[in-house]
Amino acid sequence: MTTPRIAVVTGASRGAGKGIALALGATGATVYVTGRTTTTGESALPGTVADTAAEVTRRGGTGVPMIVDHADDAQVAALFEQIRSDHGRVDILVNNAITLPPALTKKGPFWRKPLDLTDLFDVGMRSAYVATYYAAPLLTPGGLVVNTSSFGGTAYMHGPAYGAGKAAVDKMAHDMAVDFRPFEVAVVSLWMGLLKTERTVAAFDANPEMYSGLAATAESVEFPGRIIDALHRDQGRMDRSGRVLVGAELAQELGVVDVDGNRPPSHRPFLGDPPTFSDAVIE
Ligand SMILES: NC(=O)c1ccc[n+]([C@@H]2O[C@H](COP(=O)([O-])OP(=O)(O)OC[C@H]3O[C@@H](n4cnc5c(N)ncnc54)[C@H](O)[C@@H]3O)[C@@H](O)[C@H]2O)c1
Repeated sequence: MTTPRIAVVTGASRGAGKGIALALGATGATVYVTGRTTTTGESALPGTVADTAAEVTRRGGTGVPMIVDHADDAQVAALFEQIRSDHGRVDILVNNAITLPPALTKKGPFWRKPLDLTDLFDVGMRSAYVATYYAAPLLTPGGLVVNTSSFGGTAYMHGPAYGAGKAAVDKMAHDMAVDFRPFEVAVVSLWMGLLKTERTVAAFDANPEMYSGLAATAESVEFPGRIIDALHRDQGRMDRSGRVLVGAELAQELGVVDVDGNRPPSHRPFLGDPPTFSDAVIE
């Protein structure tokens, strides 16, 4: 019997993080699922870390719910201390937690939107640095760190706060990869396509005609988790370390398909190469 992999997925009560946790759980991994509380406290958005962890376990892994506010460094330190005590190592860290205020996806110039859009610099940018900082002593050779990111790192997508946050985690992966290379730990930034998160699906459902084109190319929230699983197992993992990887393109290279058996297209052709502009905004 092989030892289960130890994974940490931050911000996994819903959205991309939840899907990634479930996909890793389905491979038998032990997945530490982090989020703030048992309720989001933000709106009617669903999901708790307990729900996600229970579903990870139902799928064949071991889900461990951890209440962690990624704005609080002491709570992040305590998370990794707990994992050190439980297992002594981390195999996969997915930096995904992000604060996305409701005004993020409204159209208009940044100065007409609330300043709280910059909250994602704390949870969404700095939080990736902090989690990796505390995970570093536990990451063993063969380990993998993934920052969840998007074409917003280069293209105009939701404006300069989102763009700067994504560009930052992309560069962070590049520079952390340099420091981790002697330790055979890979670090990448994963550009996911439009995902069928709870938030996105609600927008699709509210306006099916407007979003039918986008909906047809959207990825399930589990697709990035399947890609991360395959990347972690791939012998060429270190060759990709430090890079920004387009999920759909990496899936093609690694033979990964989405939950429906299809492979969503790369969004690169929609945005140009290099991507320069996107107006693919969910309002
Ligand atoms: N949704 C998409 O279509 C899409 C596409 C490409 C990339 N992404 C990226 O995926 C990541 C996740 O986006 P999402 O759409 O799933 O967002 P989301 O808002 O649905 O989920 C964010 C998660 O982070 C958690 N979180 C927020 N603040 C936290 C805090 N202080 N401490 C702990 N957890 C906290 C939330 O509870 C939630 O679980 C982001 O980096 C986003 O840029 C999303």
